[in-house]
Amino acid sequence: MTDNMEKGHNAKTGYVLVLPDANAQANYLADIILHQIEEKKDAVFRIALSGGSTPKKLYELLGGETYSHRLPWERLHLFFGDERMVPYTDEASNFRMVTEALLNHVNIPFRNVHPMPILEDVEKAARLYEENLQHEYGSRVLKNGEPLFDIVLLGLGTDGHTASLFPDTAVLEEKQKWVSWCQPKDAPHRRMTLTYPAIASSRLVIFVVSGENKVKIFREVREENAIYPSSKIETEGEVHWILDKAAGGE
Ligand SMILES: O=C1O[C@H](COP(=O)(O)O)[C@@H](O)[C@H](O)[C@H]1O
Repeated sequence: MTDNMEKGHNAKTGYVLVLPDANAQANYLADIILHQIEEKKDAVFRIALSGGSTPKKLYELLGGETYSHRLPWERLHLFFGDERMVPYTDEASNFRMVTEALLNHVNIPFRNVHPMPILEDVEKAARLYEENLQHEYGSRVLKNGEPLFDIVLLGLGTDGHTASLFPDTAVLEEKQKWVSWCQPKDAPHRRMTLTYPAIASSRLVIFVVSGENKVKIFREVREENAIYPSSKIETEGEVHWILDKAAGGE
């Protein structure tokens, strides 16, 4: 056990809540996000958004009537946890999904949205994103007690990946950089991703998992000896798992 293995600070010991279905899950998440933002009074609030299909319902809810008018968009900054190296117009783009589900429907200032840059030179793109994060954070060094992110949303792949931290990729060993990239085996696109150290600098990490194809991996990821990329997520804040019943099982 490391110091950070206390209850709640990592993926294996994080709190788990199973909700009846994906709608209840999205509503609960929207409420938590709103609550966290309100708690922070007038301060800037930084969220790293997850990609994939699962969070779409949540983003649509945040962009809809109930929440969009209650959220202080002026002080919200939206970052991305990962991205496929494809044009923003591509079906596979996380930025496209977030734009269609959320950004097109709210009055968020342009300067508050931080998509991952898409360049042929992915190394350079990752460096530029790291510089963007450092600029917004106000330091090139992560400080304990001053989290980079207020909330990091994460998904869970059936292979145990999260963000674009994929099994058997060198990015899993990254200890310094905040942003890096990988070419997952058998996947069509290179991916940019936040690294473990960047994710660890957060007040709250929320894994959002739904669907029965995630039941098995959810259990395995939290086993004591598990070595999946998701199993190794840690934070100076708390880790919460918010699942629908299909993913949480009994
Ligand atoms: O590839 C990705 O997948 C995971 C999980 O995606 P989902 O479609 O099963 O919800 C996601 O966390 C990640 O951001 C995304 O790029």
